[in-house]
Amino acid sequence: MKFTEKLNSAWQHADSQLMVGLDPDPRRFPAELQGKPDAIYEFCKAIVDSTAPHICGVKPQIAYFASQRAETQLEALCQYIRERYPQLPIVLDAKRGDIGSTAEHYALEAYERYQADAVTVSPYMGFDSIKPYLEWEEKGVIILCRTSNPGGSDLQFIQTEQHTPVYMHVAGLVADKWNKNGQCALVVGATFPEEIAKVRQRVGDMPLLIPGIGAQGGDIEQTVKAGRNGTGRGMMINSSRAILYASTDDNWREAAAQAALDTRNAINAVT
Ligand SMILES: O=C(O)c1cc(=O)[nH]c(=O)n1[C@@H]1O[C@H](COP(=O)(O)O)[C@@H](O)[C@H]1O
Repeated sequence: MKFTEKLNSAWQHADSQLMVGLDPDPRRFPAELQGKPDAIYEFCKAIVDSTAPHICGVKPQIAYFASQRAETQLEALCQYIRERYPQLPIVLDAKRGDIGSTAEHYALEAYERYQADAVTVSPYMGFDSIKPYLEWEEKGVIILCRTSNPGGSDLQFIQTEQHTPVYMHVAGLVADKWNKNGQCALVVGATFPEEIAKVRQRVGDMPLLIPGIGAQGGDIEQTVKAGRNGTGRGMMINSSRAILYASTDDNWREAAAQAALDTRNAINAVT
């Protein structure tokens, strides 16, 4: 199934636009997992099991696995999610960007090794660096546009010759040229709702990945008002730390489930 179809069906199935980010930091794991060889896999699996009814997808961040030499745990996790929750899209957050011949291998890594439904990429190196991902027509390509971090403004706010900021130029390029197959989405940070609204206006109903609520302090109401599309949906609103580490006591699974449910309800409550 195509990424966008899977996402549409997940939005409806769970009545949720919340995506859980899997950013496993062993230093923050509950006591029962400390020192276990497969702790990263076990932690993420438990988070997915606890939150699955309340979410529209999962976004593993590859650096958290690679830094711990835990890529095989990420492979096993993706396989588990595909088998146990086939309705949940997996977005591999890797923020790749390189020349075409190398990008081919990043695409293989994301779509074949990890069997992800979509991958995050940087537009900085231009179309030929994105094309190898677009050739996987069933898969999603999620392009950084207006990122949630303060330093994002250093480059993304530079005015182009057309008197638009770089992030709006990226939104236009993707909407008008790169998204021929309807497989693209854009990353816009919840910390910048005004810019979310401008991007939404520019790109029509294209899906937006919106990190920055929870630990980074983005406002849910402003985010939803700015980011929803003509169907009232259109967003993968990501939260990682606020859900993963809702509690480190024995009740950590239930606390993560409750945090996901509360966040989904807060998103759905926006009128
Ligand atoms: O592409 C991303 O997912 C991303 C883009 C962005 O602009 N800002 C951003 O925070 N992210 C990712 O989203 C997650 C946010 O985590 P929390 O702040 O803990 O919810 C991290 O995995 C970041 O790498």
